[in-house]
Amino acid sequence: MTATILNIDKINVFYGSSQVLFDLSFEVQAGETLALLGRNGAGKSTTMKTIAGVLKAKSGNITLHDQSIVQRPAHLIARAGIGFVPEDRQIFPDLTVEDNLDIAIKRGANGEDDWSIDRVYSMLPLLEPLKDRLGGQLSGGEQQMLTVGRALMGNPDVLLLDEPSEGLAPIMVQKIGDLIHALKQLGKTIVLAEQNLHFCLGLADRAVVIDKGRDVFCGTIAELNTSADIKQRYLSV
Ligand SMILES: Nc1ncnc2c1ncn2[C@@H]1O[C@H](COP(=O)(O)OP(=O)(O)OP(=O)(O)O)[C@@H](O)[C@H]1O
Repeated sequence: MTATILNIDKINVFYGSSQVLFDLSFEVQAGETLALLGRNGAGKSTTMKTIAGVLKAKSGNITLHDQSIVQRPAHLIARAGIGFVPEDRQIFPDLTVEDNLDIAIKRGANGEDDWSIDRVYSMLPLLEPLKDRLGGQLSGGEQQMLTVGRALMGNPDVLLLDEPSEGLAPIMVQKIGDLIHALKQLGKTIVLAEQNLHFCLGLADRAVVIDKGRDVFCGTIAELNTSADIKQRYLSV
């Protein structure tokens, strides 16, 4: 049986007077990996930022565990259980890897099964030898791993990953894919915004396709794979 953990209900989002999301709606089921797909500029990052509370919807609702979070400030949305890994990573460049992890500690909802720095190192083994290195001295892929580790330290119920594979060397893309796979095995709920459909195959259970700020497809990855029309029209494949 599946249960909806996060519900995005007809959100309308503007930058100034320019509207970029139009009645956008989708649900995320507990334990699933949902891919948010769409071309460059479709509205994926805007959607992620709105869920995380970095941007505010002009109308519509977002619920987490049936509680509306849409009006809350970003730090309270994080406390409610949304872990956001933004596209631009935003690690602290002047803090060490370990300090970047340490300041992100937040207890989980029930305090059980919480993440610790050691547990993050065992999930992300490449970080441990780098623990004394400054965040700003890491490669792009290492920074990406650190931002995911930092989000895990907050014990989120839902992890939002915005284009985690973007700009990374193929070997790091593979490692990020392996990491998402491992988190999925642990039962984590993940929303993965990606331009790269190929990266999502084998990782995501379902996909929502966004085009010009509107949801134009919602279905399983298998259904998307057989929808040549959707792929051609909205995904540049
Ligand atoms: N700060 C901003 N001010 C004004 N318009 C913006 C801003 N950020 C994004 N936009 C516009 O909003 C639309 C959606 O952008 P968004 O970044 O959400 O798309 P995306 O699907 O994540 O694309 P990408 O893969 O390029 O990040 C685009 O038309 C973009 O130009």
